[in-house]
Amino acid sequence: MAGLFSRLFHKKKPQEILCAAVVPAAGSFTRMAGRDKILSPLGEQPVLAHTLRALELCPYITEIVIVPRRELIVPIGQLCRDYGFQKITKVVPGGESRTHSVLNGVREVSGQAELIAIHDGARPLLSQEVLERAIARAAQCGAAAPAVPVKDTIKRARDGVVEATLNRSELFAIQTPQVFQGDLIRTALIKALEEGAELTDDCSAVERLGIGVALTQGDYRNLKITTPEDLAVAEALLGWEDEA
Ligand SMILES: Nc1ccn([C@@H]2O[C@H](COP(=O)(O)OP(=O)(O)OP(=O)(O)O)[C@@H](O)[C@H]2O)c(=O)n1
Ligand SMILES: C[C@](O)(CO)[C@H](O)COP(=O)(O)O
Repeated sequence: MAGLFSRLFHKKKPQEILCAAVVPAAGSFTRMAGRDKILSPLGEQPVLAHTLRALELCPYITEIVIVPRRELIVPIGQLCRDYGFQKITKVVPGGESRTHSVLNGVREVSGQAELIAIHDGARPLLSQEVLERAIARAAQCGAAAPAVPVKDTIKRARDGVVEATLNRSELFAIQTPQVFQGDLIRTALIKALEEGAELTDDCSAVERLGIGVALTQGDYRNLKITTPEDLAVAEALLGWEDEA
């Protein structure tokens, strides 16, 4: 399987890249105490508007497919018009799991895009540097994602008792955008779903094929809004960026 995708991406220059973005935004925000994190205000704009702007500003991204819950398709279409986003090509409904939602989006990407960058709607503080590094690396090797070294000591435990202390030097927190050669991620997601795999990210689908995913330098500020305090942290980071 690995040979199938060993195309000559290393010959590509970043300016020759056509990259689509798929934005899964159809989660159920169960860890947000009932708040819809995608449309929650962050600074003066909804979380999703920050996320989309980062993607829109990237010169390598030529099209953006958004994947919200079905009932939010119309309001999100309106949000895109209100904020003047030009690269949104489709807004399609999500599915029962993140992987289903991502595949729904990936299926709507045009044939022109060689690369697909999958970025959580709930990660609004994406910088151009993190985005471009992941795209450039994926253009060379077919699959890349930003990561940051974990800061805490991580234990594996069972029934509330520690079983092991993991070697922190080998542990990374993976972020998005996760960027892949288009045929590779389509194949990987379809196979993972056919096999009933439950995945929390898209790299895992590619890893299951035995294909290596390159890590690029992420950013601790590229946080995912997961629990209510993440919104407060994101607000503080936005203010901090404005002061800098
Ligand atoms: N069926 C799903 C589940 C998740 N997501 C998206 O995947 C990203 C990461 O998921 P997560 O933060 O776990 O979102 P939620 O599912 O909303 O959160 P929770 O697990 O707390 O319910 C989010 O942008 C979320 O909207 C999606 O598009 N479709
Ligand atoms: C894709 C992801 O954001 C990478 O960090 C993360 O795995 C999503 O996981 P969650 O379980 O949906 O929070």
